[in-house]
Amino acid sequence: MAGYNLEAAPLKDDVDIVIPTIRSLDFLEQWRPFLQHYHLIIVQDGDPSINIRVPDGYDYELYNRNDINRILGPRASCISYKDGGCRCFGFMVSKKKYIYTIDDDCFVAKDPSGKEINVIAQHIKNLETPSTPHYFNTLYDPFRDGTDFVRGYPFSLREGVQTAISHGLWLNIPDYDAPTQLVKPRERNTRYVDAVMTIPKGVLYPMCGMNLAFNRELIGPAMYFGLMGEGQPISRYDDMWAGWAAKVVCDHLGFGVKTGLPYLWHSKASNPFVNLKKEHKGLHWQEEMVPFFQNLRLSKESDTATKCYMELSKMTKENLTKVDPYFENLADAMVTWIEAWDELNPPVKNEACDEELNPPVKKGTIKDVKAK
Ligand SMILES: O=c1ccn([C@@H]2O[C@H](COP(=O)(O)OP(=O)(O)O[C@H]3OC[C@H](O)[C@H](O)[C@H]3O)[C@@H](O)[C@H]2O)c(=O)[nH]1
Ligand SMILES: [Mn+2]
Repeated sequence: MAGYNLEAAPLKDDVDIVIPTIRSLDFLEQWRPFLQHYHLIIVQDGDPSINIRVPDGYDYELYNRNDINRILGPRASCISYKDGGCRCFGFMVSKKKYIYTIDDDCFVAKDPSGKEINVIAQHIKNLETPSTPHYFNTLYDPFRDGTDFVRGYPFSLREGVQTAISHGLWLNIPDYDAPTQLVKPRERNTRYVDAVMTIPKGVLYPMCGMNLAFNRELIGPAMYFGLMGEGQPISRYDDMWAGWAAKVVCDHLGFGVKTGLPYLWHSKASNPFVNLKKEHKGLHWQEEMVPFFQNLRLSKESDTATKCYMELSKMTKENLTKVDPYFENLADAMVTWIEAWDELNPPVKNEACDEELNPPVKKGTIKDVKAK
């Protein structure tokens, strides 16, 4: 984009950085050049009596389990405990347009030239440029400098659609599931692919929460990281559930999802044997969950992320409870999530004309493309 400054702290007043942590925030020392200008929302999981130290110089708000219970009351039941999915509480309390969420075992990566990667700048660029979900551009992101739409790309589709989600990747430890990690303990991702691409409409993807940015105004209510962790039969499928749900909502509302750059350096701190125990039901249930999301069709009355998510909750209860009674609880928790979201994010009224200043973004695109 002309004049786009990748170096500075772009849109620093429009972005909150959400970090779930059950460990330590020392990793933030290395991120100072890129994250210190932004406001942090730290969601402390586990024992709330433990004091987490935030490195000096960062502007932050920190919420532990006592805070979540105090703020949400009974609705706190929808926020996972002892699972990284607790991060979605940070999405709910934020008031900013954009969220960037990162795990506490992620560090600054370097591109092939040896330059440190400014993840925020790249995510903001991804979110501020259109997506092309309706027709694949074989030179990848046509809105990057030095590339464009290729021959045969219809001009009627070149305006693209608003981008709701930007999914970044990871060098070193890739986001493998426990069985894959166990059979390939020494595998490291050394391949830097210099590409950003739109995930086509109608195609799901395994959204990883460790290097992820999104537009809260477009898709926030659909970014619920599910009910996982202690007291639940499943864990570590928080981001997967959110990714599948948010993608079908984006497809329905005409928003885009991109994956690729930026990379960060993941130095995994979790144990694959522990992970296997936590995620083993997910390994089975994903064979049911994915077809459920692939086959569902949201109604045209669902013209905002909130309405889509309420309809999705109903569909979850109707179609997945036969897989396991857990999904009935999850469906109820999805409704509780929306109720809590609406309570913390009431429409802002314009006193003068009693109109909503921040009405939910309705279905539509930069250019209304005929949905299939
Ligand atoms: O009970 C917990 C466990 C973890 N966290 C925080 O969540 C972040 C992710 O934890 P971790 O780095 O241990 O997960 P990974 O094994 O690397 O796998 C992740 O990959 C992507 C997603 O982030 C997903 O959550 C994981 O599958 C980290 O910040 C922990 O401190 C927690 O809050 N509570
Ligand atoms: Mn990790």
